[in-house]
Amino acid sequence: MSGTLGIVGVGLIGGSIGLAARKSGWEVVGVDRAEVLERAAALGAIDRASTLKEARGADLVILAAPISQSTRLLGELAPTDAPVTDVASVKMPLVEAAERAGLRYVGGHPMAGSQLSGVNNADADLFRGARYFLTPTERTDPEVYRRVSAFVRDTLRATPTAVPPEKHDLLMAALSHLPHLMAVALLKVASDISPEALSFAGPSFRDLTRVGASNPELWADILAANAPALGEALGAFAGAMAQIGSEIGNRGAIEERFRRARDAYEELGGILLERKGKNVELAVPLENQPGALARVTTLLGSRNINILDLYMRHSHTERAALVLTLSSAQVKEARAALREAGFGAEILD
Ligand SMILES: NC(=O)c1ccc[n+]([C@@H]2O[C@H](COP(=O)([O-])OP(=O)(O)OC[C@H]3O[C@@H](n4cnc5c(N)ncnc54)[C@H](O)[C@@H]3O)[C@@H](O)[C@H]2O)c1
Ligand SMILES: O=C(O)C(=O)C[C@]1(C(=O)O)C=C[C@@H](O)C=C1
Repeated sequence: MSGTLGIVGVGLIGGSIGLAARKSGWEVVGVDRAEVLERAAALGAIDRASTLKEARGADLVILAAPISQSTRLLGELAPTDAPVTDVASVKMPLVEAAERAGLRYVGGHPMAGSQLSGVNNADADLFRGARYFLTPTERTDPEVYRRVSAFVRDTLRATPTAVPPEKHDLLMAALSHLPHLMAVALLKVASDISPEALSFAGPSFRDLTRVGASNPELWADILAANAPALGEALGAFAGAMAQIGSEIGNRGAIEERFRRARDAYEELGGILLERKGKNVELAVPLENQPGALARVTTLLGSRNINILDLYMRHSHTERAALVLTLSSAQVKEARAALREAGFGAEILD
């Protein structure tokens, strides 16, 4: 798959997408400030500068500006028939804006990045091996999902993972947004002790605070967009800290806390996902009606089953089949979950 790719916002993430896409044969046009585009062209992240209006004619459009900008730009991009996606760290505001604008859209979010920003820090391999969330809803066109997921897998070399947008935002509150705020708070507590305290910090403090050096405007934007879910995560964290704090004198209780934490940490595994074994295609017969796709992707997402690819196999009767590509390690669990929910699920040769 290749063609013309429009990237709106050619910074760390947009620039990294551009570098990877150009390497695999896409023509990349960029929309950003003139000086950013000049630098992006010099670094090989875009072929040429473009405009939002011209990007409407691309084969795929990716919005990679800060969240509040991307939300607004979705409205300005319409009308277009081009498949559209974005990379924003919070999904609900983007999904709502794209659906309001009537775009052929699916939300996206790479679980890769850094505390650095701007196209100067872009890297063609940034997404290689990483998880990449896609957030289809009942209004998502399966063909758009298929194209974006193929781009993520074949061009960015990441692993597409379908999850409903609301669930994505709840997960990110705990897995990304809370840790960023914790880094900010830790840095404040240590700096408040004495002016030289930070110069004495060792590896544990550095591990826990790296993302405190992230771009302030970008993170103010991300946290504001996910305020309700983040409020819940902060409440749970404050409760856990208070509880653990009350147990400090109780060695048995603290040992048990660390045992549980070590087990949980081991569950994390590596950051990069590896494809183990062969992938398998599973055909799921569906009534050909709106909402059917979302029911299947939501079900599998809720069981943490990665959909590596999907397409609709239409028939001349009213029933069509949704063909899913899954890792062979997850097929058994997927078939059981689908059958339990009343769907058929046949493995294709
Ligand atoms: N940084 C990360 O680790 C990370 C990871 C995953 C997703 N994201 C998401 O990616 C998006 C971009 O983040 P980034 O880290 O690449 O930021 P960045 O600051 O490096 O890049 C953002 C780019 O958008 C441009 N821009 C701003 N307003 C614009 C507009 N109206 N039109 C066109 N371009 C505009 C800026 O000039 C800049 O070049 C954000 O939505 C963020 O939530 C970031
Ligand atoms: O590696 C980092 O610096 C990151 O913060 C990356 C990270 C995260 O893991 O929280 C940050 C924001 C994104 O939305 C996705 C990934």
